[in-house]
Amino acid sequence: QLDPHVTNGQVIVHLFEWRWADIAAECENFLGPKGYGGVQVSPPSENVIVYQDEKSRPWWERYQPVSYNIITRSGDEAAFKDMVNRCNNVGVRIYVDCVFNQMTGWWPDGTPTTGGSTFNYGAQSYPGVPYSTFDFNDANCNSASGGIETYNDANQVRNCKLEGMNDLNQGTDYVRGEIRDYLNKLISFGVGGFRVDASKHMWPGDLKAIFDSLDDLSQEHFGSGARAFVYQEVIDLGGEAVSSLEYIDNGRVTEFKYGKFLGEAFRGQNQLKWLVNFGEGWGMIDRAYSLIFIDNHDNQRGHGAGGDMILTFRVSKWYKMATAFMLAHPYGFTRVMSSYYWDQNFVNGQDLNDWVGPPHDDSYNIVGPTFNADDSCGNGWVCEHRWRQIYDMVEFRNVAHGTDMNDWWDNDSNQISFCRGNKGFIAINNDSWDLKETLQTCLTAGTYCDVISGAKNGGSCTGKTVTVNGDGTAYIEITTSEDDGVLAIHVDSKL
Ligand SMILES: O=C(NCCCOc1c(-c2ccc(O)c(O)c2)oc2cc(O)cc(O)c2c1=O)[C@@H]1CCCN1C(=O)/C=C/c1ccc(O)c(O)c1
Ligand SMILES: [Ca+2]
Repeated sequence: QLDPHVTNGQVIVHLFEWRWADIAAECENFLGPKGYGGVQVSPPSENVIVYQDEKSRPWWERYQPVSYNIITRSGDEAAFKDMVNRCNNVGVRIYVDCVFNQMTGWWPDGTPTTGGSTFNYGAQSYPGVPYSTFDFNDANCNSASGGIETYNDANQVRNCKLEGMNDLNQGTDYVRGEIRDYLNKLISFGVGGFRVDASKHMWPGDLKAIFDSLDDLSQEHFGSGARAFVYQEVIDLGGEAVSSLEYIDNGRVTEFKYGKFLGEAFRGQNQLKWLVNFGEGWGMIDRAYSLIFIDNHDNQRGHGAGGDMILTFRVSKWYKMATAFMLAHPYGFTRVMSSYYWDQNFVNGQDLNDWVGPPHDDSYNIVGPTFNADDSCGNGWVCEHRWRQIYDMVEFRNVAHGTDMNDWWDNDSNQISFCRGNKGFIAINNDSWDLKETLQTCLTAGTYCDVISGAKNGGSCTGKTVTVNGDGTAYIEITTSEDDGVLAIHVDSKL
């Protein structure tokens, strides 16, 4: 269902490939104090260990399960339970990336797995669950190859193999039962809900049957009768047989158009003035059902949905501006990406290193982030969620929660501003000339600290100071020479 059950804040962060012990500490040290509402964690279910040609331990090996045992490079079941408890104890929810559209692709007999379970691709045998050939969709797939050959046939998209991976049949009571048992185990640990991987490749009715059969969330952390928060990954940019609207009865749905359109706009393909009706006005799903983000683990590698227009940490000024817009704007339930660094190697427009997995030691154990004095991360972790311009906008979103957007202004080009009720005000300058305007901030008269160039520090501002007049207007300046093309103030940044 649609409610994320957040208590600490309105924004979740995808700590992609983080270890459970590191997430537990991050909840206590940073996410709780900074007002993040929850964490999306990488798939905790046992997966195949991939060494394929020059690709060692690609990030996508975790999307090829061999069982639902909680044992991966992020840690074991004990570590997972400890993480959920410690995060819940500081009000930060855990949402689990769960993979049950498929099991593995073809790998030779004896291929190792993260928990030691055996499997046989050809025999469709996964004794770690157990699954056997009766549990897969081959008989329901109408394509010649048995794989998905076109996205214009909704049956193929659901019943045929995605990238050659054995495709589970979620239509049988047995498979539904195994998935239910897995999700109920996670619920018993105290998780708040699920990111359902590759939902486009499963029938909405099967998903609904599974979600409706789940236990209520842990009473200790969520009260009685709380239902799991569900957001389904459906990559729908239009033009395919399957539409994200087919899934909104089950819960929220990822809206990939959001990051694509914002990436195009900030890169200059559309003037920002057109963002005045961003959201449903641009053909995106109703805000009650949408899960939105600037980039995700797949499309930040350039080949996923939205292609090469997606903004990432690599284009940091645009990334911070687009993230500020997303977190200030009332549309959708927002997720911030937190990445690790990898060296790109573009050949013919494709990054040959788009498979590279998380920072690791010589034995390919994940090496977690270190933390610098300025709150940034080391050891190859980008930690976008720890960038001041991003976590300060998380606070802005929390302060503005429950208000709508009003008092839109633009300069008929790429300078825009708007209010959130009488709680917050943001201005953005993506033109190649300075923004110097007296604008309506909707705030009460007083002195406010800009939370992008700095923050409120006791009785003064470490960054820009904004003086709001009795009529709510203020002189706003954003020059092109500044690090960030954004200025944001709100009722909690008032001196
Ligand atoms: O080139 C690749 N894949 C083909 C292009 C991407 O197709 C995939 C899509 C996909 C792409 C576009 C669509 O419109 C769509 O409906 C599905 O979803 C997946 C979901 C999975 O759980 C596991 C996968 O291997 C895939 C996948 O390969 C490389 C090599 C294998 C994994 N992989 C990848 O690139 C892995 C991608 C991947 C993995 C996990 C995800 O959650 C995801 O969204 C993408
Ligand atoms: Ca399927």
